[in-house]
Amino acid sequence: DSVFCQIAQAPEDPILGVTVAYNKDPDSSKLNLGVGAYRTEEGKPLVLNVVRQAEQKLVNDPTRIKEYLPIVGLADFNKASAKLIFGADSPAIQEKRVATVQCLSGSGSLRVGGEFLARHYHQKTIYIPDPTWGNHPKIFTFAGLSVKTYRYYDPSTRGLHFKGLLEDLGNAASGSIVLLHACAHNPTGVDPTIDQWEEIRQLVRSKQLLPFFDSAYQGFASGSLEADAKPVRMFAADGGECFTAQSFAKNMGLYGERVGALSIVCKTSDVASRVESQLKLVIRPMYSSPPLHGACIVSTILNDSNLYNEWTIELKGMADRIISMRTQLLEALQAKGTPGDWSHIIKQIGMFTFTGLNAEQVGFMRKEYHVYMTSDGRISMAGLSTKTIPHLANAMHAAVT
Ligand SMILES: Cc1ncc(COP(=O)(O)O)c(CN[C@](O)(C(=O)O)[C@@H](O)C(=O)O)c1O
Repeated sequence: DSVFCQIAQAPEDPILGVTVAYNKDPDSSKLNLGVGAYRTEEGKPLVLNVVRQAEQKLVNDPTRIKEYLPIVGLADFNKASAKLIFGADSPAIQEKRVATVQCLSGSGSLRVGGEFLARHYHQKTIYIPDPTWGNHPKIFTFAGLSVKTYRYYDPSTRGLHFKGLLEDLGNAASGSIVLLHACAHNPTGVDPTIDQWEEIRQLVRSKQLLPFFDSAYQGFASGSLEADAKPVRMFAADGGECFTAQSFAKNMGLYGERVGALSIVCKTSDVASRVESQLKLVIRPMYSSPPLHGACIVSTILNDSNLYNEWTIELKGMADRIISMRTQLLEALQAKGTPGDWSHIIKQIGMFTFTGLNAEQVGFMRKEYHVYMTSDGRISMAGLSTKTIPHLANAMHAAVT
């Protein structure tokens, strides 16, 4: 008998499992609105032109080697990543108070940050939004932290539960870690306003909470890298300490290259260098050092002004296409007279619309219309195109009437 004959069949991941089911469906009208991966109007994955150009430069460089990266990753990438999120004029960067390590995309950055905190921070509780990305609680639990939630979304308004957020964070034990989505909240698409962010920042600082930003969509929410980084920059510039996990999966279209960075803003440069040394002790026994290729692509683009400018144009193009899908879906539902108020579709931002459809309606749409989305009613707007909007509108109309 196998020593694993008792092992149980694990359930599919709630998000990635949607694509597994979609792939099995033979119906030609099927629509995959599950995983947060950008698709063009033709419904195809997109490799950015600047990524192709950067790869060409790398391939044509005969001096390139395949040596191990250091444990902390590619230095030019780390510097450029920190600059991208904190701003070129960031006081924290100028005073060398930021420890940045290249990690395996956003997930890896969150996990390394969680493991570091479990090992070196006195408070082991992390507050995450309700709802949040399904992988957050698992990442931080396995890292050794205890996970609690703070109210974030108000189903009655389909907007931010700001009062609940302030109350829950106000009641958190001093020093607790607080996970914050930097922009384009997943799954709700609801972000605090800048004024609300300032109130959150004041509360966080007054209670000595430790902010941990998750930035997986910088540039995707508004189309502007600067605007989308504003909340993070408010915290990073106030002299306090904060964690930031960055992913280049979506905004550079580098999903499978697993490119990300964890940056820890510290009070002094001496602390930052000691923090970096301890981060190496977390990373070395986990995966030893990060992958070379994706970091070289990002570093090439961020460190070349022409490629950088072209990237900002392509990024805005993706964000604009998603926004046009929002407008078209709302118009299609209004044209059909679909019961309910669907204005949240254009109020929410980023890759996802939190429709408000329940699990039963989601199941109905999958069964009857071959529309695939997560059971919490989230749809990835990037999975839509002008020609598939009518099919989704028909499915939603049928699901609610
Ligand atoms: C808020 C948030 N943080 C981190 C990540 C991790 O991303 P990566 O490790 O690839 O850099 C995602 C991706 N979440 C998804 O877009 C999604 O929610 O569909 C999808 O990629 C996923 O893995 O679930 C995310 O939505």
